[in-house]
Amino acid sequence: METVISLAKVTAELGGRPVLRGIDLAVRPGEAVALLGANGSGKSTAVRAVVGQVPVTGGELTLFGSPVRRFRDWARVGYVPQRSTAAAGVPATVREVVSAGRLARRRLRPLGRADRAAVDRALGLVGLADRAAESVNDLSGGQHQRVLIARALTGEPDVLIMDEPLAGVDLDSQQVLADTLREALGRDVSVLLVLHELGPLQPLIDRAVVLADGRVERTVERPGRLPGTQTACHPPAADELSATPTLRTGIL
Ligand SMILES: Nc1ncnc2c1ncn2[C@@H]1O[C@H](COP(=O)(O)OP(=O)(O)OP(=O)(O)O)[C@@H](O)[C@H]1O
Repeated sequence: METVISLAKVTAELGGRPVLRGIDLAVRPGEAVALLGANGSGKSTAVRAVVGQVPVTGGELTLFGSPVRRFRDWARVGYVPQRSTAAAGVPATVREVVSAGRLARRRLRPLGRADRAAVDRALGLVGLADRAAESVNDLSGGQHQRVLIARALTGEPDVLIMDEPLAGVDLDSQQVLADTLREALGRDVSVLLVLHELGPLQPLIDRAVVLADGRVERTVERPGRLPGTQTACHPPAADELSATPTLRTGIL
């Protein structure tokens, strides 16, 4: 089967500075891969390169076998950016935000019955069916994150790419996310996630790729089988970081 996401010796720069220094990474159909590493190690830049938001300066990055710069089939890709960058302050209802996830498939035509059913299904999966008519601004951080995940799911993508989906998310919502991902993986959807810690997603992760200073420091297959892993899942506070200069990923 074709590799869903493939990075071979990928380099990228931001502000004239090398940020990715030769990343190798592969995500195959139905696999869940976690990108871990300290703050500033290049995790977000790597996923932004995958979704075409950061230009690749060297190496080869392919999506479903096509070089990313030629890839056009974005309906196959569900992307959940870091929460602070998406839908903040937008005066829209939960249903409106989630419905936007169908637009890549509809090419701006009005939503039909199948689209509405997909929106309902995604809302149900993330446990927000009863909040559909409410403004997204009235939701908690965790619920907001669930809306963004539902928006990505409603396009029925073949791969879900999420940047820190657990950051600032309450335990209930973390569990909903784990259940949602399990359901998607069961349908052979592939998943690439940026995480600070594996947390409740640990049993679902096929491979953890730990970045350090724009390079792959190590790759761990089936990290869920490692003993002694942590379950807390949140970005480290500033005082935690100074006390522990390398980030604890739960597998190190
Ligand atoms: N727009 C930008 N211009 C210049 N440098 C940037 C820009 N965005 C990020 N960087 C730098 O690139 C490096 C990698 O950043 P990136 O956000 O990919 O790291 P990260 O591993 O996702 O970190 P975090 O866990 O803090 O989100 C950091 O040193 C960061 O300061």
